[in-house]
Amino acid sequence: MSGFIDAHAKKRIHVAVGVVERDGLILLAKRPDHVHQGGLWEFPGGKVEQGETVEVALVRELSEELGIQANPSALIPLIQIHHDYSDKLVCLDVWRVPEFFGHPQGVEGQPVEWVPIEQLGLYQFPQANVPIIAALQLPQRYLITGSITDPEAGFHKLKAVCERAAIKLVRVRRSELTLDDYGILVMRFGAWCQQAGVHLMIDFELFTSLFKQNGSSAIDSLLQNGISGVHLRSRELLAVNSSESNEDEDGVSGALEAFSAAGGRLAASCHNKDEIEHAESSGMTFVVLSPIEAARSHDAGPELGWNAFRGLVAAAKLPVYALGGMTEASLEKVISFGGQGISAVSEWWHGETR
Ligand SMILES: Nc1nc2c([nH]c(=O)n2[C@H]2C[C@H](O)[C@@H](COP(=O)(O)OP(=O)(O)OP(=O)(O)O)O2)c(=O)[nH]1
Ligand SMILES: [Mg+2]
Repeated sequence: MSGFIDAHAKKRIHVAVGVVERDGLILLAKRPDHVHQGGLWEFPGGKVEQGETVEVALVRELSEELGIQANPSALIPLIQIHHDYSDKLVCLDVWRVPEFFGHPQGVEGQPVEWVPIEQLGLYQFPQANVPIIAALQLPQRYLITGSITDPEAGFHKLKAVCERAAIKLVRVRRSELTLDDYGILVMRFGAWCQQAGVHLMIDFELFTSLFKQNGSSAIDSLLQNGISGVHLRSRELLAVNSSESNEDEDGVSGALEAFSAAGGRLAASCHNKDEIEHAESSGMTFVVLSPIEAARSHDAGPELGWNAFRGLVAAAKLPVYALGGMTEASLEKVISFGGQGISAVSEWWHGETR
């Protein structure tokens, strides 16, 4: 009974959070030791007061805490995270702040630091910030490859498409290749990705096979060879961490966890709320939600539509890419709806033939 009362007595707070950016650096502030989540680093911001919009609250908080004047019309929504701390429910409403006047200082005596995006992982943040860091480090475009019939041709096409469309995150699918040829292709392409600063996601099938052959040494070997992530189809996602699956007995779920702990990214294809929730509880870094519109490349069933996309993204506790009919022209809408960005096959892979 007391648990019931406690759950309802928990305070809910809406927090306006700002990612203040300048020249690829991000401003962090340290929370005082005595406050909630004290001693940890945070993105500056604070509670939205009654009658305020979140944008107004953010501009006010940045002025109070850092002494800067943010340009409200330049604010860009990044992500919204609902998080249940044992003593408090918070909704972090996170915005990029690319334009401001003044020199940020810790007005309340709090230490502040400018940090490169790729080094954010070195700082200790509150638990709710994990997906915020992921959202900042992930790009706005996630390429999914179409047909690849030969590893040599596939390698050259991948390089050309990534360069032409400025792709920094790519899911290379096995497609028509044998698993061996697919392994050869991703190892070769991984070496190129390391040089080019591209993040390569491979099929779960190859991850599983390498783990079964080589045990946990497969994890370091993938990361050292420029393979920075694993992408799970929805049915693969639902099978990991499930007591009914064989995967668990083979330790593959644990291997995914170890891969993630070593800095690897985990992604999953989702089509509804249940799958997104499963992705959250299985430690995925981000998800791809589809089909938002009718896909050009194949028939993926009835589309979810934009209202459903917006609702699912608002409830999600991780970055969400939109997939299905996405083009460069869809990006702005996806971002304004709180999504991470667009994922597509046709828009980039078939670009030169359209
Ligand atoms: N500003 C900020 N708050 C965060 C982050 N991550 C995170 O979990 N929080 C939580 C901690 C707090 O429970 C809540 C922010 O509330 P706060 O107490 O700092 O709010 P405030 O600045 O209005 O403070 P105050 O006027 O009440 O002193 O959100 C973050 O990155 N930035
Ligand atoms: Mg604050």
